[in-house]
Amino acid sequence: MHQDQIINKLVDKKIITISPDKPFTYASGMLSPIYTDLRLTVSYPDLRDWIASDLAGLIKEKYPDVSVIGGVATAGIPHAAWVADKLNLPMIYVRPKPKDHGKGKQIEGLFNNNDQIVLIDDLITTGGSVINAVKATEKEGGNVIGVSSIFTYYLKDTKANFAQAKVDYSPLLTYPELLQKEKEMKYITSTEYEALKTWHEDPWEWGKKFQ
Ligand SMILES: O=P(O)(O)OC[C@H]1O[C@H](OP(=O)(O)OP(=O)(O)O)[C@H](O)[C@@H]1O
Ligand SMILES: O=C(O)c1cc(=O)[nH]c(=O)[nH]1
Repeated sequence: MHQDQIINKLVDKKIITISPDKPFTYASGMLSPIYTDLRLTVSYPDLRDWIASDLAGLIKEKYPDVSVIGGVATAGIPHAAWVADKLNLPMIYVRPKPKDHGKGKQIEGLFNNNDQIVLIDDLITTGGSVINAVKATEKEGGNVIGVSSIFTYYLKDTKANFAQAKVDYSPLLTYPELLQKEKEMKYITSTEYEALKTWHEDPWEWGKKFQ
């Protein structure tokens, strides 16, 4: 496992940025003092290889019968490709909605009803994007046995959303682990640590002060 190396590089290359006074807006509409731009990981061969190795190991351990790896568009796709390569498995990817031209497909690549599919997104906040991808895959007859991601904020909402959707979820790195490591490594001050913890306890409430 390369957890420390991954966290060091995410911080060092400013893939994780903190801005408590000018918050970021997430895909769900949530406001946040922290943004993790995992799209940048594709530019660092060492980092993307640590991620692919650790994700491949985690997926094989949690889902030993996996037979197809799926990427959630767009940021999940390259990581799914590298993991599928490491595990020597077929790959698919899932768009947010069907194409409005060409073959009109939402899922690209092949699977059958006997396949055990694991979907990968780069990052999970509410889980809305990946759960949408699970539902789209199941609508096409696919059997999704679990989902994984490089990172998750692990909000209370996230856990509830996965439980409600009955989707099994195994992330590589969680926000509480990241915060703890950042504090230990002195990447953030105690004040920043407390502020980031407060956001995590109730992010929707935290965002109200900017409305
Ligand atoms: O768990 P959620 O609340 O759905 O948020 C996480 C999603 O948001 C981001 O994607 P974005 O919508 O920015 O699109 P992209 O992957 O095309 O960059 C990220 O890559 C996840 O897919
Ligand atoms: O929830 C999101 O949209 C989101 C959060 C984040 O930190 N990074 C990102 O790319 N998306």
